[in-house]
Amino acid sequence: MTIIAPSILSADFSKLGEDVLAAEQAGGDWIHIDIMDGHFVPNMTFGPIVVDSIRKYTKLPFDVHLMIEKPELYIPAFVKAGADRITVHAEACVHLHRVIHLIKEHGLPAGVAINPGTPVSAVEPVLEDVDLVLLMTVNPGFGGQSFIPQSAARLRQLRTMLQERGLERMHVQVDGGINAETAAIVREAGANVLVAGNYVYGSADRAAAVASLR
Ligand SMILES: O=C(CO)[C@H](O)[C@H](O)COP(=O)(O)O
Repeated sequence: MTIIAPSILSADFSKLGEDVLAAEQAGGDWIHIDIMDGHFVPNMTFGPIVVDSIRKYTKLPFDVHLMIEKPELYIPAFVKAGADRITVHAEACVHLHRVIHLIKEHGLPAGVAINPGTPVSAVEPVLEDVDLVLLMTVNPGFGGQSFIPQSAARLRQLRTMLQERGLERMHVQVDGGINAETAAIVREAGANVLVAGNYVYGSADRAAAVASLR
């Protein structure tokens, strides 16, 4: 089954709670929350206090994507704020294995993400420790960018790697430039969790947009 995770990066931040609820009402499965620090990525969003304040608007799982340096310093605060799962970037962690286990010690499933310019093999050492691999399909930092076509081959490479290790049940997430057309490409290439910001929030009929991604 394909999981759809609307990304609130494209929501109206002046009514974030309402827009979180709107993602649920449109049929989203997870709420994708991008945390950006202006260092690891060239943009800034919000911190745990905002996550905590929108927690009451939905019971859907909060899928927190940390695009920040030194994520280990902030993981406890995001857990407290209501994260249901946390994904960190391999490129941002000096001690990736340790950071993943810190998430798990807090009782949450952990994910590992990589940017489009990072070899897929970078996730290999931690595959047994995570339940989700996020392949960025744009360079992270901004919504509304175009899907990078080489992502399909990278997804197939990851799927092969997972099959060789008996890890077929791993969530394979994609993020960036996902719309009805690119959703078909990534689903065929092996993704089962699709993050979509602009496509969902920019659509007049958000429920139809979510449905078209499945
Ligand atoms: O991580 C991200 C960008 O760094 C995002 O999740 C972003 O919201 C995806 O947006 P879009 O679907 O509009 O491309």
